[in-house]
Amino acid sequence: MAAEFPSVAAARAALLTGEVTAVTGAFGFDSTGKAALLAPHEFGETTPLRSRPVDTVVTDRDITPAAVHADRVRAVLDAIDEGRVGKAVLARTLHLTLDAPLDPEALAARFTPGSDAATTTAFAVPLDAAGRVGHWLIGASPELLVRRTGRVVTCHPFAGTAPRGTDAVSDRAAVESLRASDKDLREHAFVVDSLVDALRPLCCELDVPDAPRIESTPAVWHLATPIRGVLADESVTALDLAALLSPTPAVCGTPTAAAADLIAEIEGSRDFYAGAVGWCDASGDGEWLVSIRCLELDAAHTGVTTWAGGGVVAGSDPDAEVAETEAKFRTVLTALGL
Ligand SMILES: C=C(O[C@H]1C=CC=C(C(=O)O)[C@@H]1O)C(=O)O
Repeated sequence: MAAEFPSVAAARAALLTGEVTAVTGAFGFDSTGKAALLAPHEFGETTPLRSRPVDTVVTDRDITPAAVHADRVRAVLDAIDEGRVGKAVLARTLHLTLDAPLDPEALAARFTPGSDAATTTAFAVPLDAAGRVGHWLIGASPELLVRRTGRVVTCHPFAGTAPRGTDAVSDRAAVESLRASDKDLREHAFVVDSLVDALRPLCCELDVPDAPRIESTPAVWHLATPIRGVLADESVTALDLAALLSPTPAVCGTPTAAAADLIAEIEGSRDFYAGAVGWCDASGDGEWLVSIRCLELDAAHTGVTTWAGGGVVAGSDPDAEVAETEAKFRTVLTALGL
């Protein structure tokens, strides 16, 4: 049985004392809360995931209604007007009940649909260590929170989205309007600014492109900015960096504490959605993804909870925010064969 750590602090201590040579798993939207981290016996050895078809039959479905989400977006716009936040990321929740249990690792393999680089990092994390016995966090996030390789730190934030078009012409038009969208560029800048503010004191070099680039998943286009830094102090580990940076304004908002409070008031607890999934070894190297485009499978393996969120800034349109969540839900629904 591998050692289990129910908090980032416990995993960090075990790495520091040499009790374990690596940790892997997930922590939640509140990085100081419950985590599901463990030390695999033979770190680095993974079973290749093979994609198998699933025949999913939904017997019950419950989603945050579109009208409720639009009203929540209006509430965030009011909070922005009042100066409480500059940006907050609101998510809808979808619960599905299936007629037959799913195999967690087979499901994870279905999140790697071929050649699209942005969606090839699938994960299946058991949540037992966090007290959610039998539950799994499964998905494939396109968003790199942070990677540390020696002294080099890499972040690849995503924020600003356009649903993919239905043909080549509308798909191209979606890219062009995203590239020119002042609202999306501002939404993106909140994330880059926050990462730069957090990394600057830790890095002796920091390269940040002047403008975001466009990247895709099969469901959406995103604005993305590759950030590269060189750590001044090599004792800062990938786990330290992940806990420091998460949640970024790609999933929370600005200022972080005010946005997190607003999200908690509006949505309630997020648990493992919008936290981080990854690993860190005893040398401090590691890689953490932002846990979006993922689902939690319950202990019976028939209950699925998934989330889709979007950043709200001054000028956001409630109906467009609803449409954006519909596009983002596609990643999980497609993996489920729905
Ligand atoms: C919060 C989510 O996406 C984030 C990542 C990329 C683009 C986003 C956006 O445009 O709002 C979000 O910041 C999600 O997929 O649930």
